[in-house]
Amino acid sequence: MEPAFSDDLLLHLRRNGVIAVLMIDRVEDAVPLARALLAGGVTAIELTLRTPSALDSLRRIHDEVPEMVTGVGTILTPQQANEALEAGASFGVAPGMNPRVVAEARRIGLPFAPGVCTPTDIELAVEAGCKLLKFFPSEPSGGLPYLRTISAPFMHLGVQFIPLGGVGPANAAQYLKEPSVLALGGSWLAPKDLIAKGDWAAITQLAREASEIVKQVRP
Ligand SMILES: O=C(O)C(=O)C[C@H](O)[C@H](O)COP(=O)(O)O
Repeated sequence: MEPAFSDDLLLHLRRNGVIAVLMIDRVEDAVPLARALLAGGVTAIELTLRTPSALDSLRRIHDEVPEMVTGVGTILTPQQANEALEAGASFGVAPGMNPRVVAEARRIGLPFAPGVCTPTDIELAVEAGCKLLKFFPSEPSGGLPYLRTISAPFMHLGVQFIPLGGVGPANAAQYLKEPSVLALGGSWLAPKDLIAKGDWAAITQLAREASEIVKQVRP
């Protein structure tokens, strides 16, 4: 099976520019949250498996908000790669580079971006056939200057990155201008307190602001 991201999916993620990282506690919040982000122009999300309701949330979004491109994050085991695919995930990501998870994603055909933060991580990911990599944790590791330095020896292989961790409206434009950055991700688009309050209008506004930044950098 083809483990890689299709050209269509890569194009979608590049155009969208930002991936909203979601931690959903109540499954009833999933659909209104996805609709709120979509209304603000954010059409890609990563549902993290940090909460037990993540997969049920994915099923609901898949059924009721099919326009949303939905990935699953925090895939730490081969079993979770299977569960994500069965629940309808379009792609998977992880905080780290686990060769067993990458191999399983490849076996079952789940497009998968492992997390990398050192040249060794990148070597292992490239050897395992991955070309789209999550750079995590981006800002605490040294941000763009660090990413440029560690990615330089691999750029001729066509590697691209999704930086996450400390990325937000203040530095999004710089990240998006970087040729090796396909898209960026972050949890700032769906703060826990706004989800708890059901303040979907505020989330739409955050999404709109992010979409504006993307449009300015990638018209
Ligand atoms: O657990 C995972 O697999 C993750 O995806 C980690 C998240 O990407 C980052 O925690 C997002 O970082 P912030 O935007 O700074 O909150």
